[in-house]
Amino acid sequence: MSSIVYYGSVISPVSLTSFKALPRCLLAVASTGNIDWIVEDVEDSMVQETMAAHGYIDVDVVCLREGEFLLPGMVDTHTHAPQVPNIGSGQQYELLDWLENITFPMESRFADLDFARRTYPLVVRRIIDSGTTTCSYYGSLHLEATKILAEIVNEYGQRAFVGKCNMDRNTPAHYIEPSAELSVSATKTLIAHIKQLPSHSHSAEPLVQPILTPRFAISCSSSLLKSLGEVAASDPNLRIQTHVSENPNEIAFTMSLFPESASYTGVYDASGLLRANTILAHAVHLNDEEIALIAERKAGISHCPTSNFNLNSGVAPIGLYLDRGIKVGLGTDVSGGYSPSILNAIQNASIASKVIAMQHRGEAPAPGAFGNRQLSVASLLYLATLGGAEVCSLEKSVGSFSPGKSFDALVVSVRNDAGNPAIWGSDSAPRDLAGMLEQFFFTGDDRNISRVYVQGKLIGGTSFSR
Ligand SMILES: O=c1[nH]c(=O)c2nc[nH]c2[nH]1
Repeated sequence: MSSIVYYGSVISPVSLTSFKALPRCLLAVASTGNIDWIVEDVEDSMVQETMAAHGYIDVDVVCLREGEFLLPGMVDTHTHAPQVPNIGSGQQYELLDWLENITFPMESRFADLDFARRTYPLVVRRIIDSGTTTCSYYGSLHLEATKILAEIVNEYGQRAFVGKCNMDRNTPAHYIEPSAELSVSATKTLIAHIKQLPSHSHSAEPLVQPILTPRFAISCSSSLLKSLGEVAASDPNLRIQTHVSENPNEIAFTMSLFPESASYTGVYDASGLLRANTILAHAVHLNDEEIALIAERKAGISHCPTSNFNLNSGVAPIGLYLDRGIKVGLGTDVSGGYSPSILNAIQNASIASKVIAMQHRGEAPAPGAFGNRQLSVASLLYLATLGGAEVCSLEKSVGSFSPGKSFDALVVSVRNDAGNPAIWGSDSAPRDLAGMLEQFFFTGDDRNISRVYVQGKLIGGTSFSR
């Protein structure tokens, strides 16, 4: 790959309350796929001179057109690859019935490796083209099918974590692991398999990495959780993902299975599975002690608002978590969520925050607090990019644009020729960049994502030839 320079509009998150919107930015990507340098405001006439001052002579320049801008790639901190074929089904159920009637039957089909080989390429392609450059995937409980998933993600060049579910109890006979020992040994085999996948990048960490995936406390015996805690202790860099406090019946069942534990979150903590690189999905109904424990352990929360609405789980108090300093990112949680696109999670995160704000109408929120307020566009951008990167412990390399970071990016087009009738504007008259971002968030879809880059390499989008 040669070095390349992008010139035009660039948007990048700074904090939960601010982002940079730079209409005349020059951003250089080195042959490694890392961002080499950025000059935030360059006049047309100064482009070549500025490049030359950085030693960039005869380097290609990609000029973004009016209505196009660069955005850091989106981070999906929680999705289930084997549930993608189920998208849009089963909305009449709440979590535990939905798992039994809709989800486990579909996931169990991944015992058939031909089905996995046919399905996973479509799943991964669809997620990449939705603008997700980093994704934390749950596979099914099957070792071989999950190896296939990891291989496809690696081949397609997406940045990802891939884990197989651990489940040795409380699931149907057709979809359960025979023992804790076999569950752990299959997990170790998957970890070894993913670690030896061919690396084709200069990324600080391999693009595809394993992640421990105790599905949820209900599906794991105490001895399985304990053994997974030992696996985690042997590798502090190994990420962990699981579900927590999603649905009232799920919480009650969990507490009946672990009567010695003070809380649902405490079950994971007791096994050494709650730490700074743990991704906790949902976290809708946490109590104060659990919030304090998560903050103390520095674990992250994957906010999955579409799924939380769709399965009637509830509205997670994300503003409160942000006020407590907890890392938060967004998750599509397919197929509890009915869209593989983080744009849909952004829209529902906004609505979820408005529901909470409406419930507290008339109360004066503390100055500067996020709790009980609607999330701003800046906050939504942060959660979808840098916040997600923090939850995945990848914030040093992705989630925003700065020199030394990986160029994981989208070229977004809100031009009329993108073909999305929901986004209207004139292509000839300059449009306000922050306004374009807001329109993209609330009315955009994959037609507006023309290029998807991971580590500098084009891997998807409408202009990607496949
Ligand atoms: O939304 C969810 N989707 C799942 O697949 C799942 N498994 C346990 N808990 C879960 N919640």
